[in-house]
Amino acid sequence: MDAAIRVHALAKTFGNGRKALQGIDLEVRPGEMVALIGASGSGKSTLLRHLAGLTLADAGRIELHGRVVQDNGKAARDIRQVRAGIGFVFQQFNLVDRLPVLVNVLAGTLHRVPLWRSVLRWFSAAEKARAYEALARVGIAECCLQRASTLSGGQQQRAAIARAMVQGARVVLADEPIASLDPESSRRVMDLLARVNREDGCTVLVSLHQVNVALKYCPRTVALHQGRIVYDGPSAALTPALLRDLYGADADEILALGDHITSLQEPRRPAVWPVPQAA
Ligand SMILES: Nc1ncnc2c1ncn2[C@@H]1O[C@H](COP(=O)(O)OP(=O)(O)OP(=O)(O)O)[C@@H](O)[C@H]1O
Repeated sequence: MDAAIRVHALAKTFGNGRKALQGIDLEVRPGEMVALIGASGSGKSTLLRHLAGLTLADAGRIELHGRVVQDNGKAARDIRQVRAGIGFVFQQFNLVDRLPVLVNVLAGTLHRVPLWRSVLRWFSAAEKARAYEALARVGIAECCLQRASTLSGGQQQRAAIARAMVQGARVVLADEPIASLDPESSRRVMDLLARVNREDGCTVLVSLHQVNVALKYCPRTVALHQGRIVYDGPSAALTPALLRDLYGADADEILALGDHITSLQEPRRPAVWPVPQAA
């Protein structure tokens, strides 16, 4: 079976000389829910942007479900189609502010409808019903006709998850989806990511500042430090002592947010890591 995400020898140095990613090798199997943790500046967002094909690497290769996203600094020709299979929960470009929430969610189907329909923003009754159902699943159906700009931060993240559902995304990439949310909103967003993982079979890769949230929701954690993977294994094994070994003084930043997490309720756990593979 193809890996859902396969990264080989990925490297990126920005123009300012900053080595943001160094020799990243990563394989995520279909149906896994994986946390990406690390102190500020460790490369989490940069890695996710590379996976989405939004930033090109200096070297290395990325494939999603066997389809090349980028290879040796070149984006795949069919990058738009590859992206159509990815659900993005990225704060900076989650939604189009001036459009109603329902239209934003319907935008998840745009890769499937002819251009003239997307230009006219015309959707079939079935498509609208599907988008409405997805908004109901994430608990914000009552907001469907509001402009996206009027949603709270947590509601915007939930709308982005609804869009991934409508889009039929096989991989969901979430970049610090709970970074600026209160504990209750954080719990809802993480519960929803766990649901799309469990119920829709989406592979989820989510960057988090808080290791306790990783522990609660993600059987597997990949930890970055200064652009390198320093740990890839069961979240449960990430004890404060190991984090201090891996991160030194930076461990305090990762452990400092503990209170934020202890106030979250226990969700239903997804499958334990590693997910057994069919022969
Ligand atoms: N466009 C850019 N130009 C120059 N340097 C960049 C750029 N984007 C990221 N960097 C640098 O690359 C490194 C990794 O940044 P990145 O945003 O991926 O870290 P992060 O782990 O997501 O941090 P945070 O948790 O604070 O969001 C940082 O040193 C950052 O300053």
